[in-house]
Amino acid sequence: MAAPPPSSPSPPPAAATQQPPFYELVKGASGLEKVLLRGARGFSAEVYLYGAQVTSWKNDHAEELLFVSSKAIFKPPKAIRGGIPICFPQFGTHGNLEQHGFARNRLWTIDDNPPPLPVNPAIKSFVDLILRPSDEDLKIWPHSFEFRLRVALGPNGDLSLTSRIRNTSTDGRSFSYTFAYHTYFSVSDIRNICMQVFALMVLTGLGLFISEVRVEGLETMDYLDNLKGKERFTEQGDAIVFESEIDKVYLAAPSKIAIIDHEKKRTFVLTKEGLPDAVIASVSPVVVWNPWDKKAKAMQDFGDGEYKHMLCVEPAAVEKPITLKPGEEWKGRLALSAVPSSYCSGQLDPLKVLQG
Ligand SMILES: O=P(O)(O)OC[C@H]1O[C@@H](O)[C@H](O)[C@@H](O)[C@@H]1O
Repeated sequence: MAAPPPSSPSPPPAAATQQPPFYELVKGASGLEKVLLRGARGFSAEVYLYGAQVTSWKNDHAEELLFVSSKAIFKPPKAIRGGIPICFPQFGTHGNLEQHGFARNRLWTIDDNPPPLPVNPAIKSFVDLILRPSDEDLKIWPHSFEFRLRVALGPNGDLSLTSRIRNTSTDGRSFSYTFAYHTYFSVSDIRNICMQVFALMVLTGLGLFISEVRVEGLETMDYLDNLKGKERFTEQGDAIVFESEIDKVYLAAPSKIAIIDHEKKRTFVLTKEGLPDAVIASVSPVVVWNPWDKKAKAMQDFGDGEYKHMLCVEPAAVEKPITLKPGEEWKGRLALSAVPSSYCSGQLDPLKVLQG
């Protein structure tokens, strides 16, 4: 997405025409402050100021939709394991900074007077957070920026994260960064435990087995495999199912992706905007990650068996960094919805999920 021209220097407050309160600030784990967003019919979300990290998103049955490890460490400098970490100004190891950059382990502040952002008037619960670099940050990444994140809970329980990153440098220098919404979804059981049954069925021609958790929208796509030295491959077959560790960067994912959880009868729909690709603006990278059993055991802040109940699907800007000239701003948005789904083997129409 091309960076739009800078907005006016003294914008009116975004929330001027709406009635507060839009959020509540409370103490969370280890005394860190978190914002509570409450929507209609019991929908809710929580955002820690530490990392501007969403750590909870619940539906109207008070069911948690995001995964946060029971061993997550809520103490700087460790990033919180789960929810939606923000990877900035570097995704993964694509640069010289610490893995996934520093935004996820900095203390953000609430921005009560953000520049205007078009708001759906039906959204009554949202918060604006801001991160500016400290002197220490400028030593490791010498670029002045303002990163504004709006987290909003929609009337139907949808969660949206809108990022606005502005180059505020006065020395005339551009900067480039990579980025991701490192979203950890809570799923019933990621393991495609019936692979053997499946193989048997294929061999005997008895029918088609569909695993409990599958991702639609990435099939036949090229990806870089982080487990194979970032080598490029093409995904074969239908939807993505899971039977071992996965760490892949799908290079040209469409703007909508679905995660279908058969057991929970739930489909997550991810809609992303503004994350650019090298050639076509409407597609952009999506990272899919699950550490599986061995890596799970090696992680200090992750329970041994927890890999079964999480899946990271991360809309990102990885291969093509985003470049901002002084005064320019980039906007990228992720919207998540969780809809009941009751498909049985063979009845799912992916086009309905992704386009309907
Ligand atoms: O442990 P971290 O720094 O939160 O990273 C977790 C994973 O995040 C994913 O986005 C990366 O693709 C993986 O390579 C990485 O292991």
